[in-house]
Amino acid sequence: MKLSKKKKNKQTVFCFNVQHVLPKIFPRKPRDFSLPNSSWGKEMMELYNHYNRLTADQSVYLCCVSSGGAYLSKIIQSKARLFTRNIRDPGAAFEYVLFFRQDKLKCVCIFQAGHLLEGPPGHVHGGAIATMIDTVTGTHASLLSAPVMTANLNVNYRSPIPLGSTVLIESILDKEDGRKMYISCRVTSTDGSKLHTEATGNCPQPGESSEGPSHL
Ligand SMILES: CCCCCCCC(=O)SCCNC(=O)CCNC(=O)[C@H](O)C(C)(C)COP(=O)(O)OP(=O)(O)OC[C@H]1O[C@@H](n2cnc3c(N)ncnc32)[C@H](O)[C@@H]1OP(=O)(O)O
Repeated sequence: MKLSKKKKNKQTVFCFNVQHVLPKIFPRKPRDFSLPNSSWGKEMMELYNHYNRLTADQSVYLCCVSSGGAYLSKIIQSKARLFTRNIRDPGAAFEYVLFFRQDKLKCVCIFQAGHLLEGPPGHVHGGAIATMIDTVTGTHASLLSAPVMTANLNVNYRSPIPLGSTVLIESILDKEDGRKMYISCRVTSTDGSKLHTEATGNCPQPGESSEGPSHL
């Protein structure tokens, strides 16, 4: 998805992807893993269309996509791939798309959990849930400031997530303290009635002497 900026009713709409806040060493046209594919269920598609419409018609949502990790290969000259995008079989693992709401410093992720993410029988592995939370909070904090590393993540699992289901992951900036961004996150059913997981995280921009992304 290309960077676009247009004026509408005196409001400005931005649409950009994660690669614009990371070094400009990406391939020009990385695969956009956030676009709908044949594995997306009805719920995933309806939510995607809902938030996408907000992006197009309102000034509140910024749509964010991940570039799929091709840039990592460029950086370290290996076959490294972004963890959440490293299985090419559509629907098998992490299907997700992120929308960033600038005015309320909120991020919404629609996540459909594929069959390779099983933990307890018929349900999503806790590590896979934490991975998605880390991805959402890390991306959110990076978009608000500069590339960050997760220093601390506290996860409370409240109710299991059925494999194959679609959930909402919403993150909010709680506090900004210098280089540190404190983000809280909730994973719920798509109608918000069932709480699956709660988390809080601290994502600082790496200091000069650390080995964070700014040093890659
Ligand atoms: C596009 C997809 C996006 C995906 C995003 C995914 C995000 C990730 O998963 S990142 C990978 C997992 N995280 C890591 O590997 C990080 C490993 N740790 C590190 O590299 C470093 O410890 C790092 C960068 C977090 C902090 O390094 P550095 O900046 O040198 O540390 P330091 O100056 O001591 O700490 C900065 C501040 O954070 C605080 N802090 C550091 N670690 C922690 C911690 N574990 N818990 C709470 N606070 C902490 C410090 O107290 C300090 O606060 P203050 O400024 O008030 O004194």
